[in-house]
Amino acid sequence: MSDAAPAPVKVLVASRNAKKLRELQRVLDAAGVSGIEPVGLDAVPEYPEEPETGATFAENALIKARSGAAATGLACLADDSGLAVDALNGMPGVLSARWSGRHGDDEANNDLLLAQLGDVPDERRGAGFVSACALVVPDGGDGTPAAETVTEGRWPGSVLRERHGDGGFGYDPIFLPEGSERSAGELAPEEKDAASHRGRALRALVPALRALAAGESLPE
Ligand SMILES: O=P(O)(O)OP(=O)(O)OP(=O)(O)OC[C@H]1O[C@@H](n2cnc3c(O)ncnc32)[C@H](O)[C@@H]1O
Ligand SMILES: [Mg+2]
Repeated sequence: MSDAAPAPVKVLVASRNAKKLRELQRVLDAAGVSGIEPVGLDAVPEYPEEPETGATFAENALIKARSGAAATGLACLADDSGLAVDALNGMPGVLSARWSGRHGDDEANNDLLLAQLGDVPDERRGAGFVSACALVVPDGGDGTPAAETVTEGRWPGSVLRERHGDGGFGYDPIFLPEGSERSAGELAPEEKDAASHRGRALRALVPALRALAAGESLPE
């Protein structure tokens, strides 16, 4: 018998957005969950990704994590996120990545949102980032998941009138977090992680990740 620690449990972190992926890995590192080895999509054979057709962030996060787990047999973590703007009744919401019509075109998305809010006065520029993080553990049998956990995090604030800073990604340069004098694009990475929707959602998932690493059933 050897006392060597058991091999870490591989967790596929399923995002095609390199900057989001970096944030997810940073928060996981900072949380220091031992016994987990995050792996990226480039470390597994390519699989067809299902379209993100859910009406909510949680549904979309589950779509991504379920397809990653079913295709690879690995536990899979996915984030679905976006900016919900009060004056737009919660949009762009789940359409945030493709608000301008071109998926992942941050510049065009920011331009369009700023133009749409051009006449909206300061007191009605409220908005919040939302992240849903899903962890799906496959059962190794017929492909149906053995366990699923979804957590959500929110980061309240408002939409600025112009870009400030070039850190982060997406709508960060035009988002002013509540209580902050700097835009999300002007925050250091660790400042963003401490406050952000993604940081909050992912930290809420840590008990489930610890349970996975320990071979226990996931908390409800
Ligand atoms: O689905 P994956 O492959 O993870 O990558 P994606 O970029 O398509 O990710 P989403 O479908 O979750 O869409 C999220 C969009 O919401 C915006 N967004 C989410 N989190 C953000 C953040 O922390 N800062 C700025 N914008 C963010 C940004 O426009 C993202 O492209
Ligand atoms: Mg997406």
